[in-house]
Amino acid sequence: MNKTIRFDYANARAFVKQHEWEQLAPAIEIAHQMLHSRTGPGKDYLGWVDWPEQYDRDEYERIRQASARIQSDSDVLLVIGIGGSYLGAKAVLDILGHSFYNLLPKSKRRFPEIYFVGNNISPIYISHLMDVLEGKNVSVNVISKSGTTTEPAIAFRLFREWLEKKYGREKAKKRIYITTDKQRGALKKLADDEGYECFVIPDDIGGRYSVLTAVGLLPIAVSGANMDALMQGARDARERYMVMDLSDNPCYQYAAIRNALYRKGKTVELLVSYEPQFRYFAEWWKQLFGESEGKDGKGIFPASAEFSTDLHSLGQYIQDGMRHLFETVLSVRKPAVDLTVQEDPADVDGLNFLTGKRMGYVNKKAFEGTVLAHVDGGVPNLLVEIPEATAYYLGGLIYFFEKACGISGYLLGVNPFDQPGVEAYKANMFALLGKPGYERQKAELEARLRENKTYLTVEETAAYLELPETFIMEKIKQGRIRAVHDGNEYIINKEQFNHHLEEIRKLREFEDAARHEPIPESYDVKDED
Ligand SMILES: O=P(O)(O)OC[C@H]1O[C@](O)(CO)[C@@H](O)[C@@H]1O
Repeated sequence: MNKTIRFDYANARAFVKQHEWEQLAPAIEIAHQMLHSRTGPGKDYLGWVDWPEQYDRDEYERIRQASARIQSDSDVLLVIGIGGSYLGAKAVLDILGHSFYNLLPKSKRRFPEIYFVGNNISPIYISHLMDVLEGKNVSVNVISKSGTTTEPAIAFRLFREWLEKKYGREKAKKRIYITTDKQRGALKKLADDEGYECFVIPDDIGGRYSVLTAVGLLPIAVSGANMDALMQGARDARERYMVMDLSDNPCYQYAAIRNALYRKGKTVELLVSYEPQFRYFAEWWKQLFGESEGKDGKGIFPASAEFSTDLHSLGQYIQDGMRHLFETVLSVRKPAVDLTVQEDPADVDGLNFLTGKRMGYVNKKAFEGTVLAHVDGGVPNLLVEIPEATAYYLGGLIYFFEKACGISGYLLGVNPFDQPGVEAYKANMFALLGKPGYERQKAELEARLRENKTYLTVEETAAYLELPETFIMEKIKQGRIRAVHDGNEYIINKEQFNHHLEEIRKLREFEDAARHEPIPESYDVKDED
């Protein structure tokens, strides 16, 4: 019989009165009904609820086969995706794998190195990754539900070209695996045209809820992790967290207590772990809760910390700073490996009292001491504990947080399954990049950018004043505009310059009228440095 995931909120109860807790029970029941009868906001994105039972067995087999192929013909798998299209897989790989897997000597590695890319717009990251790939056989898994997300799309262009150069177009096709929408989108069309093997992100499962679909499963299978156990853990968790009764459902208790704390001004939740291997689990969790709850002017801000590391940086704030925090500690009862503290005859650090103690024990005492200190400092503490860091418990943990998040969103009164807010930056970025159709926004945004700057280059000043660059250069040379050299160009302090603005414009009008001749195209500027 498998042990269970434990949720303990004893260290938060002092912050919530009994009646506040009891009053949440009916709200939990309503949220449960909304989720299970699929009547709440975002009801078309609830495919994850029964997914651990109802996933497509044929596709699952294809994932297994593709992973075996990648394991046999590749030294490296590149996983191209952003947000929900990579964080879950990265989280699982980090927890179940070796902390330095990609660096292990080949004799100690049975499966390909795995790198995640397309999750930023950094040319440095991509070119450095290309250096790592030299002389290696590479396969690529491109994951994007929409198929048009900028970051993965740019990375895919680059690595597709890289693969085609190395293997030729036909052979490269056998090394490209696409995970995307079943029938729509640019990536699906490209995959069909080129004959790439395709896996599906179901219509009714949003990116942040997709780790147990092909999105997470293909990279997880390539890493050699036990995906059967992962799915079994999620399946058992689905069963376990189906109970509507708050007093008997730890998943709902987590949703309820965080909501109660939020109502009392605890607006930041820190997901804390004492194992660096959980770093990306926290990143996955942050997207899950951040995109689900942060809307309509509401929501707990999901943040994370790694202890004891961050106790030496954030520790001061957590203990003593603004009291808007609560912590959820993710703990593993039994560490996978342990080491013993050695005796030092000189005892220079005074730590000989630890001689013979296991490091896991020391870590546990650090954890226990920290919880007490933080609770004393006014930071409520929640605990989510798994018996061991295995695929089975990880599957359960993923489901625990997914369901708690859905319920939590309904308690908060938001649609937990949309993410309208992420479009704003995208629209601005497209406009500034000159995407067709965004011309009007481009001019407006550029004007705002100039307005918001303290320093302008000559080019920016000219655009700001709607005057030719040559005119600005001339005025700099004449000393009428104060400018300083910055490398090879002049920069102008706009704040200082603003009160000359009208004067400069008038000057220009006056000169135009007097000369009745066009402004010269260029001026010969000597560097005065
Ligand atoms: O899988 P896609 O469509 O490339 O999207 C990646 C991520 O971007 C978002 O849509 C936000 O822009 C997330 O919700 C999603 O996980």
